[in-house]
Amino acid sequence: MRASDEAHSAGSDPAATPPHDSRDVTRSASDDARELLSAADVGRTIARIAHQIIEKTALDGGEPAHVVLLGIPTRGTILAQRLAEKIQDFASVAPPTGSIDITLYRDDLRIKPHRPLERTSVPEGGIDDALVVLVDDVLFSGRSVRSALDALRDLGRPRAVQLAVLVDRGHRELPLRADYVGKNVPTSRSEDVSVLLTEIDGRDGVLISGGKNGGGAA
Ligand SMILES: O=P(O)(O)OC[C@H]1O[C@H](OP(=O)(O)OP(=O)(O)O)[C@H](O)[C@@H]1O
Ligand SMILES: O=c1cc[nH]c(=O)[nH]1
Repeated sequence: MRASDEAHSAGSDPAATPPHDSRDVTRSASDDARELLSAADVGRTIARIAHQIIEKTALDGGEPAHVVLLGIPTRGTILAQRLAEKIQDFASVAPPTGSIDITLYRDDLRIKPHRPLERTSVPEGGIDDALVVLVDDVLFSGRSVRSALDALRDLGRPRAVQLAVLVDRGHRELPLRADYVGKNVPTSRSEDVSVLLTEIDGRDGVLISGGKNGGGAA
């Protein structure tokens, strides 16, 4: 199957694709990993971002706001669903959620060509004139978010786009910032931040590993 055919089928028939991608993407802690956020911290952080989204988008206001949460696979998709559940709990409105595959929009395809396509699913009402909140687990260079913004152009024309991330670890290579940040973590470039989510990894948490001194943040 050509990449473009695969992309089409992945995006057009949600029933034909698993809820999350079929790669073995499960993460486990490396030997030098340190915990940045516990499972309880992750829960509290998601709840806080949900409150901030409600406030900033006036989701609990009189007028029904057209807010759509779109996750960037892999873990951004799960986080978007979790945020929607929290928003439902707190504001009694459930923003529609979806997932946006950025694979073919990446600018490093020539350097790292082997990236499996993932699922794109847009809620029934589409994203035209909606306030789209892109959701991802980690914000680093900003290139994934840039790819997501390009991918959005093929899905519709939102009224505005915001960005929610669980962890901002710095080292931006593009002029981007998040509207909602769970935790700002100063890191060195050689470190790696891993978000673990129960749905994929069997537990919630955020770990940091690597770096010259075995994982210390800069
Ligand atoms: O700001 P950036 O430099 O683009 O880095 C952040 C991205 O890196 C990770 O995705 P990854 O490509 O590792 O895929 P995954 O979500 O499937 O783990 C993470 O989930 C973000 O999407
Ligand atoms: O440390 C990093 C960098 C990019 N993406 C991640 O998930 N972690």
